Formats: sequence, structure tokens, C-alpha cells
Amino acid sequence: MPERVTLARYLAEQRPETRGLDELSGLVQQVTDACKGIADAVRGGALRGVLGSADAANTQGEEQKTLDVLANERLKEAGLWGGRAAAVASEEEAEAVPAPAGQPSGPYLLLFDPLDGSSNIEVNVSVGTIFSILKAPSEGTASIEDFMQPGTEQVAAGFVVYGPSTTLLLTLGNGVAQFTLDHGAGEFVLVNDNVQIPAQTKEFAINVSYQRFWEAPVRRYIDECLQGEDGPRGKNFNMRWIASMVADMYRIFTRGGIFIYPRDANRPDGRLRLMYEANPMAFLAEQAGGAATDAHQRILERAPEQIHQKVPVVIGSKEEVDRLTGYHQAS
Ligand SMILES: O=P(O)(O)OC[C@H]1O[C@](O)(COP(=O)(O)O)[C@@H](O)[C@@H]1O
Ligand SMILES: [Mg+2]
Ligand SMILES: [Mg+2]
Repeated sequence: MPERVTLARYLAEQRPETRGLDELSGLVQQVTDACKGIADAVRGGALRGVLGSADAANTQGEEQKTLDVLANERLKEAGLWGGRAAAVASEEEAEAVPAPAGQPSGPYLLLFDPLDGSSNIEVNVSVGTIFSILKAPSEGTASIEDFMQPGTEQVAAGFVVYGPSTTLLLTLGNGVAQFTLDHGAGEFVLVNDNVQIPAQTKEFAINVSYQRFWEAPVRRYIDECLQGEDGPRGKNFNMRWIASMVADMYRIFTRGGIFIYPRDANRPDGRLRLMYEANPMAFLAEQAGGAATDAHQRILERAPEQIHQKVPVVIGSKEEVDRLTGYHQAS
């Protein structure tokens, strides 16, 4: 029987100098513990009374679902409890939230999309949580400016998919590890310690209903894919769009592919948020041998100006990301 490596043991092995008892490991544990609770709520669905709208809107004007609010509260508590994070930033919070007065202020900043793919909750399709951890640049309380670091400064990132199995992909900057939640034992257990995105693919993910708004390089790329064997690519492509970035990206980490949420005539910066969606996914993708750009430059090198700023996203198998980025650079 293969050895059972829990997340706690993995963190201890990754950080031998502290045996996983340092603040970063503790923060990762707290975040993933919160995700276990969210997984439970997602699994309970209608019986837990968590489906449907919270009858509120977030700072970006998007409708908040009951589960968005629940997940946000769990993760905020996980981030701010125990003196590991000085502050948290969330898709569902207008401003950064500092650790409460009287609490020790931790050395990290935690950012998260508490529930990615919220529009899929009622239809029972996989949703997830995305998180990113930065170092807090100064001691004491953290301000919004402290968060304005490029993605290259992330010290850890991950996402959990609440699917048929609850799975975690995690990077501490030393490759990507994949864990499955053992619901009975309440533990994330390592199933792959070296996730790799194949460099080539025949699968693309984009919301084609926006085609008439796309810019020329995106049209060209998708058009060439659709021409299949008879076109310039000389091979047939398949298309997938789950409308949960976590689920689409999980597939890409598993078998390759390219995920595109471009800018278009209606969305000058696309839809996805740089700090808590694109940056952690880009960090994970690069750590798994893939690539991630905003169609022109590496996402991780973008200098952020706002917590909730949006960014076009081209991510996944390296050769395809390079090709589409090249089409943009040449246009
Ligand atoms: O509905 P669209 O335009 O296809 O957008 C879907 C995308 O939006 C998102 O749902 C945005 O994330 P949230 O659900 O966290 O707002 C992604 O998960 C998904 O890839
Ligand atoms: Mg999201
Ligand atoms: Mg969300």
C-alpha cells in the first residue's frame, strides 16, 4: 500500500527547518481547514440551506450567493486568526481587512476568491476556492498599498475544487502538489507530488458566446483551431467551457489545454481579477511547466494598482500560450 502523506506531513517535509511549524505552513493549514468546512457546506447543498442568492452585491456589483458569503466568512476567520496574516483581501470585501486590534499581526497577507464559479452553485457543477499568499512588507497593521506586489512575490498559492472529490493544488514555489480530501479522516492526502501541464494540447477553453466582441488575434487563434486537420494547425481541437475557472484549470493541470478569458469590445480588461484569480493560477501554472500571460506579458510581472483590478488571462499548455501571445505581439 502506498505511503499516506497528509498535507501536514508534506508541509513538514517541504520546510524541514521548522518541520512545518512555521507561520506560512500554519496559514496554509488554516486556509485549507476552512476549505474543508466549505466543502461540507457545498456537499450539503439544499439540505444545508446554502443555495441561492444572499440578496446582496459585492463591491464589483456582482450578485452574492449565500455560499459566497459563507465561504468568505470562513476564510476571513482562517486568515485573521492566530497571528499569521496581517490582513486579508477577498473578492467579496471592498477593502483589505486587517487583523483585529489586540491580535498579533502576522507576517503574511492572504488573498482569496472564496467561491469561484458561483453561478454554477445551483446547477451542481464544481466550484472552488482560490488563494494567494504574499509577505507583509511592514510590521504591524497592513494597508492596501502593502498588497500592491507583483505575482512574482507570491510565497504560496493554491486552489481547492469542490467536485465529485475535493481536491487541492498547492505550490510553495517548488513545483505543484495535488491532494485529495479524505472526508472520513478530515485530511488532505497527497496524490501527486509533481503536477505537470503537458506543453502541447488539442483542447481550448473560452466562452465562444462573446466571439463577436473578440479582438483579431483571438479570432485568428480560435479560427485556426476550429479548422482542425484541414487548417494551418493540422490537428483537430476539442472545446470545453465549464464557467468555473477552478474546474477548467483543474482539467488543464490534469491533461493540458489552454484557458482564455480575453479582453474584448465589452470588457477592456477581461473578467477575471489579477490578485486573487489570475496571479495564483499563473504561479501554479508556471510551477507545473505551463505558462500564463495577459496576452502580451507574463501575468506574474504585472504591477497591481488595485485589489480588484481585472486582467485578460491566457493560461495553460506552454506552446499554446506562447502561440496566442505571439499573435497579440505581432498585431
Ligand atoms: O460567465 P462567463 O463570462 O463565461 O465567466 C465565467 C468565469 O467567471 C468566473 O465565474 C468568475 O469567478 P467568480 O464566480 O468568482 O466571480 C470564473 O470562474 C469563470 O471562468
Ligand atoms: Mg472567481
Ligand atoms: Mg468568487
